[in-house]
Amino acid sequence: MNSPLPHHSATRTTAEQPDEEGVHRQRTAIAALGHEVRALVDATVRTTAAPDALLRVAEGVRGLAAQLTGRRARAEIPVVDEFPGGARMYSPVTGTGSPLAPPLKVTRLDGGVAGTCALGLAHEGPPGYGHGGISAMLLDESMGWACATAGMPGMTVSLQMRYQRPVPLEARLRVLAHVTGTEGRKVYVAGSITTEEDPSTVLAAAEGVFVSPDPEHARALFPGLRAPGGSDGGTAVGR
Ligand SMILES: CCCCCCCCCCCCCC(=O)SCCNC(=O)CCNC(=O)[C@H](O)C(C)(C)COP(=O)(O)OP(=O)(O)OC[C@H]1O[C@@H](n2cnc3c(N)ncnc32)[C@H](O)[C@@H]1OP(=O)(O)O
Repeated sequence: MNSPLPHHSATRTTAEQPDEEGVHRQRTAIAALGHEVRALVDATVRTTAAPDALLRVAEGVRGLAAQLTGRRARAEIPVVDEFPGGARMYSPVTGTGSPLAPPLKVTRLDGGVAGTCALGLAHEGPPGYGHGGISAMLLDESMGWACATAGMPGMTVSLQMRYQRPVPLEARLRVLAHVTGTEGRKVYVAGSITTEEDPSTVLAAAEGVFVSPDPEHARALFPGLRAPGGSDGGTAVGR
């Protein structure tokens, strides 16, 4: 999604900032690894292999993990990310580099955002259907994006879920979110999940309140964030 935001941008104090081509190469490689690890997660929760095979694979995976050197610190914003309002490569919802993410692909709509994804067996709640927490996660993230695209990136302070029908696994889903009102730093947002095949049947819906922290509070929460008007401009490129 292309959604440049007017204010904050990430500082890169802990790693050298690569040039644009370097960032592109890094993102491509992160997404490639994320894709393969998601396939591994899927195979892991689907397999019916015997214990010997499982133990052999476990040992192989341990060896692979050891090749992933370097450790990002807790609050460090990755050099490949634009926060808030841009690429989040390791987001558990939208991050193409995250094995946890479906990943949800978010695009801007007139007055809100739309996300698409399919859930897999790793996201299962009732057999064959998505976990309710995963639906809440898809909605929460999409509603956060709706705030960001409205120019008020904020954090969830309240999320009211309504589960109307089970969300089928392995079906293309459509997640819609839009801002319904604002009051000072508070943003009121609504969202829904349907399948792409039947967009008129709402499976899950949510109403939420998001709060845009004041700049001082935001800097305290996110030390990697540059003050509004920072010189590197905040070129959000999407996720
Ligand atoms: C640069 C900005 C970056 C933004 C981050 C983008 C993240 C993107 C990632 C997206 C990830 C996806 C999303 C996620 O996962 S976000 C992760 C989950 N959410 C959190 O962790 C948020 C935890 N909460 C906080 O840290 C603080 O509350 C924040 C910082 C948000 C505001 O603390 P602050 O001290 O600044 O504000 P305030 O306490 O004066 O309250 C302000 C107003 O809000 C009203 N209020 C409070 N609670 C509620 C409530 N439950 N229902 C209704 N209203 C409520 C309150 O009455 C007041 O109203 P008023 O009296 O003024 O009328």
